[in-house]
Amino acid sequence: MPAKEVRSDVLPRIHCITHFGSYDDEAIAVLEAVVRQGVDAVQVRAKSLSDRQIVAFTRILVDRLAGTSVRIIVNDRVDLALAAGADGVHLGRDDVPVAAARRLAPLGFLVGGTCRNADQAREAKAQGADYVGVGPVYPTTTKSGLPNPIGLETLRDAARVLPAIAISGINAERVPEVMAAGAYGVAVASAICRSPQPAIAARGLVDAIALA
Ligand SMILES: Cc1ncc(COP(=O)(O)OP(=O)(O)O)c(N)n1
Ligand SMILES: Cc1nc(C(=O)O)sc1CCOP(=O)(O)O
Ligand SMILES: [Mg+2]
Repeated sequence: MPAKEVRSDVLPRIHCITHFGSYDDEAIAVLEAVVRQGVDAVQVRAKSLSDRQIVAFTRILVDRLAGTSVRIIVNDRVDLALAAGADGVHLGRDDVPVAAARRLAPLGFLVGGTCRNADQAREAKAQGADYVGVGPVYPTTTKSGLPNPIGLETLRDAARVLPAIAISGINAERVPEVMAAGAYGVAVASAICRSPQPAIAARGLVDAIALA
């Protein structure tokens, strides 16, 4: 696996969360296409894959996107992220704590944490998180078992603590209001990965963020 040639110091604003039926060449091609449109982070979230398959898929992505400034982030598991040569990890409330991941992480490695309110954002900040994923902002069918949408005021409160990536039900039309509520960026699964035209959907999000 070649070393990444371009490592951005800028925190990514548009996180494409993988949401595919299968994690194959076609999925890689979709992710390459959306990154070409300006998506600056890909989060590998693949609950149906084994640890070994997550590492293999992520390594292919790291390899194929070398030379771009995109950051590859692995959901849930800092060990798999490090094994795959990824650029960061996104940790949920039941995963290894942010502070523990931070101790393992090399310089520049991104550590994000899920938050549902400002108190959780303060806890993530105290533990050394770079950003918080804040949601669910709107209803979604991508993930079950979520609490009710938190609303824009809770997003605003959390966004005062750390750079906040708004998640759940985000599409280009909703970008202006989440950015007006103080979000630093957005995380998007179905609006890109389940779009019939993922590159066009990605471009719409990139343009909406640029205008916000
Ligand atoms: C940017 C971002 N924010 C929140 C989440 C949710 O993560 P988590 O709580 O770990 O839940 P799962 O994604 O594992 O179902 C996220 N993935 N990304
Ligand atoms: C993986 C995930 N986590 C969420 C949370 O609020 O914790 S919402 C979500 C799914 C986001 O998918 P979509 O962009 O298709 O709504
Ligand atoms: Mg997770």
